[in-house]
Amino acid sequence: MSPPFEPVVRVAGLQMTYGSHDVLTGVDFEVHPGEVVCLLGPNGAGKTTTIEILEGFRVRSGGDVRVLGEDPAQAGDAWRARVGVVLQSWRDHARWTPRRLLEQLGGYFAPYSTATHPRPYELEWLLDTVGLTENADRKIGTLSGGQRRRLDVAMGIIGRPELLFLDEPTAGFDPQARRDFHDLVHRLSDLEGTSILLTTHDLAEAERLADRILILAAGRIVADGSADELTRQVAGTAEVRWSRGGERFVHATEDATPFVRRLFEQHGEEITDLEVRRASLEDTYIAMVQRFESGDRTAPALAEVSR
Ligand SMILES: Nc1ncnc2c1ncn2[C@@H]1O[C@H](COP(=O)(O)OP(=O)(O)OP(=O)(O)O)[C@@H](O)[C@H]1O
Repeated sequence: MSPPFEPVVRVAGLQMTYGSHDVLTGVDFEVHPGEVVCLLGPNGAGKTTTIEILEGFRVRSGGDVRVLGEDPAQAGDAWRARVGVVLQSWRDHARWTPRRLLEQLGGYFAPYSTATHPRPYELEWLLDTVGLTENADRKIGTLSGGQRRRLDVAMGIIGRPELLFLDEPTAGFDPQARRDFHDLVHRLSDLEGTSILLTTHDLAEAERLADRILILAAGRIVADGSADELTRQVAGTAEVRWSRGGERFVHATEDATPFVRRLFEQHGEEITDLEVRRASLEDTYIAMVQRFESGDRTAPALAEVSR
């Protein structure tokens, strides 16, 4: 295990160019032990590219990357055994059953088992944890998309990783499967101390899961903080709406409570239809991405968020 004060992921000045296309132009961030970090960004921003570089599947064009203390481009099998990966695209083992495939994969991790960190996870526990027990002996080719995705997750965590990369893990999940998956992420991070870096386009999911959110846009990280911290970066964080004498009013304010108190002091029972709306993570995300993609580097304002 890395010492507790060492980040499990440290990325500095990461660059990636495909041909003449500069996708990552200087990405900087860290993931700390036990953290759940969500990487957000528009289609084509470079999230999968970033994750694949950290997984050691893609060679970067420049910058420094350390994952569990090593450079993924150089790291060997002992390092790989400590890292779990759930890719975006699913690999084909149509004639196998989940049980057989997971048994086989688990065997690769056994040599890296230690007294304090036994590997792999116990198979029945794992099948139950990802909700695959009932389908464990069916041919993989006959599983539904959501069931296959559960198998992907099981394949990613079977080696009891210290660090887990999840690329759009809940794509294709129904609401129950999504909720089960969120419980699993909490269990892995809270009980097992697993550090998790995941990409998603589901902002509610990011808000629910992430200790910290990173927004990747225009080739670099443009925001880094908790969901709450990010929404507070948007100027005028709340909108107060009310009606009085048949007229509708709107006021943007940093702090809605004293404003509403004054409103009632002045107009009392004349006030009807009061609403207070905070900037959501979605408002913040869209405002930040629009600003940075248009080349403007200043903090966005709520008033400019279009809905
Ligand atoms: N092997 C490759 N060769 C050339 N260009 C590539 C390659 N892989 C990705 N790209 C390009 O790099 C950019 C970033 O792609 P990437 O898949 O990392 O984005 P993403 O943020 O994960 O997108 P999405 O949200 O759509 O999954 C895109 O413009 C993509 O077309």
